Amino acid sequence: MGTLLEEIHSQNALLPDLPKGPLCIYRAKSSFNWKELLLFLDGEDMIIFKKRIFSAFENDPLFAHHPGEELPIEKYRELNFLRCKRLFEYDFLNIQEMIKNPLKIFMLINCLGMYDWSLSAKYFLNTYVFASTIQNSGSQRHMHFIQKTLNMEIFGCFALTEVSHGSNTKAIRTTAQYDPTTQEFIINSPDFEASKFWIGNMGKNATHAVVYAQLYTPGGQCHGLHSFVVQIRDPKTLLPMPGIMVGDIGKKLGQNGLDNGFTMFHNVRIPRENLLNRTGDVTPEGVYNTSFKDVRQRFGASLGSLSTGRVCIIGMSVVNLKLALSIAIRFSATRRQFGPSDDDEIPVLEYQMQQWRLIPYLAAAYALDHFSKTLFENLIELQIGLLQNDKSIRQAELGREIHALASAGKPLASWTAQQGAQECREACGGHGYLAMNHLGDIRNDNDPNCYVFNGSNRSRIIFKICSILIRVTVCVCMLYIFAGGYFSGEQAGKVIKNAILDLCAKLKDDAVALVDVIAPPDFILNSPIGRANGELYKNLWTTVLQGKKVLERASWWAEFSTYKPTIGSLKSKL
Ligand SMILES: Cc1cc2nc3c(=O)[nH]c(=O)nc-3n(C[C@H](O)[C@H](O)[C@H](O)COP(=O)(O)OP(=O)(O)OC[C@H]3O[C@@H](n4cnc5c(N)ncnc54)[C@H](O)[C@@H]3O)c2cc1C
Repeated sequence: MGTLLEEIHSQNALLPDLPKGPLCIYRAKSSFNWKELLLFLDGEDMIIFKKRIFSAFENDPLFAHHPGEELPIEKYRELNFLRCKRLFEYDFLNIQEMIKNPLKIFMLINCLGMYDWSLSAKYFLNTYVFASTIQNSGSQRHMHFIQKTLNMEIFGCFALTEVSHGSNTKAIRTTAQYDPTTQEFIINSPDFEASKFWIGNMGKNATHAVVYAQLYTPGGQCHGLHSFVVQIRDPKTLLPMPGIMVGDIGKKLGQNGLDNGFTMFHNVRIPRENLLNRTGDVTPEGVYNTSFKDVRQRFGASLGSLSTGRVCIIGMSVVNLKLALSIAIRFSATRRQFGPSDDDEIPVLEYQMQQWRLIPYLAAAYALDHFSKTLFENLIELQIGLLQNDKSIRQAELGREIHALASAGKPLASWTAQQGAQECREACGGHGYLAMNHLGDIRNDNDPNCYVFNGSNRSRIIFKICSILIRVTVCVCMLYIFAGGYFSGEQAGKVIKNAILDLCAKLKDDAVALVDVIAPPDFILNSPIGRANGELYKNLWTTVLQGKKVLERASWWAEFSTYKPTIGSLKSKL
């Protein structure tokens, strides 16, 4: 008995009860304990890790939200940089912890993203994408770049895309010509269409870039795409290095804290050693060496880091879906419209249409969440094998499987999140369109995850995910299979529709508890209509009143009150 009490006590310390309020009606109806499911899915260690990050943000004034205020881009980028700098001070995940549980890298990306994807992208493009590309594509001679990145002596970016080519990486036109007389590569952008473009961190901040360019040796022979570390700014002044034209591409539809930039190279000389030489190298005399006999294989290996990007994008999309659903389902459980009588309105979650719109996406969030974590763990296994030079059949099969799963999973997850976020926004009616409720940001920030088409067979994959997930919850899983369109045919249509409606109705009373498992704390979710206390109107009202100058008279009041237009005075000029 004592042990059970102790267990409950420690569970409550780890996961305190959610605040009491209107959502308690649904919480009381739930068929399971949300704390037990969260512990089962994440484990105690991961829950503590997430809490550490979220609490640090909530208690640090640098991370305070500014309700009702749209920061000018320059200010937002500065703030995002300062927050990024603070992450180095927090050092949430040291190397030892990362090695012990690599899934924490994935969790850190996602926790930062739940707060703000601009921050997550800025931090990870530098410490993970830039540094890990050097680690995976370079050799011992490049390790000093990684150390300097981790100390923030330099700041990195990953420069593959050009203005005129993104998906078709083979057509990249930046060149790296080897000059044996000085033992340097000369980097050039043939014209503005070949300028590097869209590169995160490049706009204002990066001092170094991993640049993808076509490698030429003396005699004019091209050896295809290779990556090079190129210094683009002076770390002491942040001014461009000679021969470099670098700038910011401007305002985007989302993630505006991140400085996406462009660069043109004009005869920029870099040391021979800056070639990341895991798949091919050039001798001081200018002879090209590679252990790959097949050019296509070498090309594939040199772009191996793109699989990591795809897997991370699956995780990011799932996070966006979870955030949107947390807001929409809590809103739907507290928003009352119509009912048996005028003074007895019912929550809109009770309507079959609202269940049909939201609950299948909730099932998708659970299924894809499990898929993304498993895939990330497989990816880490693959990378460890690569570092250990594992040439086994299993390693090769793992590589192929991850490539296929990541390529198909990325569009599936990003599109599901895109459609889900839109559905959530609409499901919140007018309040979903109010910026402070956060659904617009979630949708806009998710959009870049949807680019680049890849046409693998997605139903090969979802069955695999679901067979694993079935252990967790049969209803959620079956609903995702039915609603995701993985069965088709005329006779199946009616059965499936009824099955979906039936499963939606079964999950309706569990929906709030299922959201309690996946929702971050209120401070991170940052949506008055999605707060855990369910006090929809109090939360909304308070946030509206916190806005800057909400109750102030308009500065242009006299234009209305004092100066009236002379009606028709401009008509003669038409
Ligand atoms: C927010 C953001 C951050 C980014 N950060 C970076 C970064 O840090 N570093 C970097 O190098 N790049 C970055 N990029 C660039 C990104 O990698 C490219 O935008 C992406 O690869 C798509 O390339 P593209 O824009 O040239 O589109 P395109 O390749 O021109 O594609 C245009 C359209 O054609 C479709 N299409 C293309 N090929 C095919 C095909 N074979 N079959 C069917 N349809 C096809 C695409 O799906 C798309 O709809 C970033 C982009 C964004 C939006």
